[in-house]
Amino acid sequence: MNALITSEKLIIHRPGTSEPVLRDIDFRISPGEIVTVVGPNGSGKSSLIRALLGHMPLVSGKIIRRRDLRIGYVPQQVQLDRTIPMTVRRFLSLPHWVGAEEAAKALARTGVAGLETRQLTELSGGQFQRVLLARALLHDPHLLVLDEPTQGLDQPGMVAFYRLIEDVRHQTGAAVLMVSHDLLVVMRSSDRVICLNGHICCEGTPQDVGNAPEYRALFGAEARGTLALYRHHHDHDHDHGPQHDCASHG
Ligand SMILES: Nc1ncnc2c1ncn2[C@@H]1O[C@H](COP(=O)(O)OP(=O)(O)OP(=O)(O)O)[C@@H](O)[C@H]1O
Repeated sequence: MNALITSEKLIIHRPGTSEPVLRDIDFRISPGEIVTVVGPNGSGKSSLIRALLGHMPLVSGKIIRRRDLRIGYVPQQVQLDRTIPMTVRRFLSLPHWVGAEEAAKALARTGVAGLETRQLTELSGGQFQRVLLARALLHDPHLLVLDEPTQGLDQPGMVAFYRLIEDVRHQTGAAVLMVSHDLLVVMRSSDRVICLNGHICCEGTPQDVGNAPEYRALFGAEARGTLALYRHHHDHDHDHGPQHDCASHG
């Protein structure tokens, strides 16, 4: 199947310097896939996302985006002036106006139906994340890109949000590329995990990555917890062999 985005041998530097942020990134996401990028702070996760979206200059390498690819993007931080009153309905219509029916449909799809007239400042963290997701779903994207979408949510909120992402993928067929620090939860929701630390340390199914020494070296005790949890939830129905080598790229 045609990939939505591929990259080959990407090299990215810290803006305005010759200091490498990412090197040798070969990436691919296919229709309907849920791919999660994990890695320590400063490992280049957001830079990779921004580069794939065309928001960051490449030092070398290339990125190919499928022609007519529609992307719904939720950036890591959404700057809102909390002093300016704005309803959910108005927010959904920025920067492009959307009709009432379309807005209602998007809100219903993300589990926050009927919030149109509420002020953004009145929303809980979880409701706001769902409104952001609803906004990203307008215009029927082929690919949803979510940079740390569960920041500020508690554990049940996080679990509910990732479940919602899986439902959305199921209903719309959209692929999902997300960055996350929520190792314990996100690994279970992903088809493929990419572990990043300036380069791709390892990549594969959640189980492959959970087993990879590179991943364990980066995340230590938390990594062991991830795998235990993953096994607990999946040993009943998973019998896939490894699909990727978890060899270090250097
Ligand atoms: N606009 C910028 N100007 C200067 N340096 C930047 C800029 N954006 C990112 N960097 C640097 O690039 C490196 C990678 O940053 P990036 O935000 O991609 O990491 P990250 O893995 O997403 O981190 P976090 O988990 O903390 O969000 C960091 O060293 C960061 O300081």
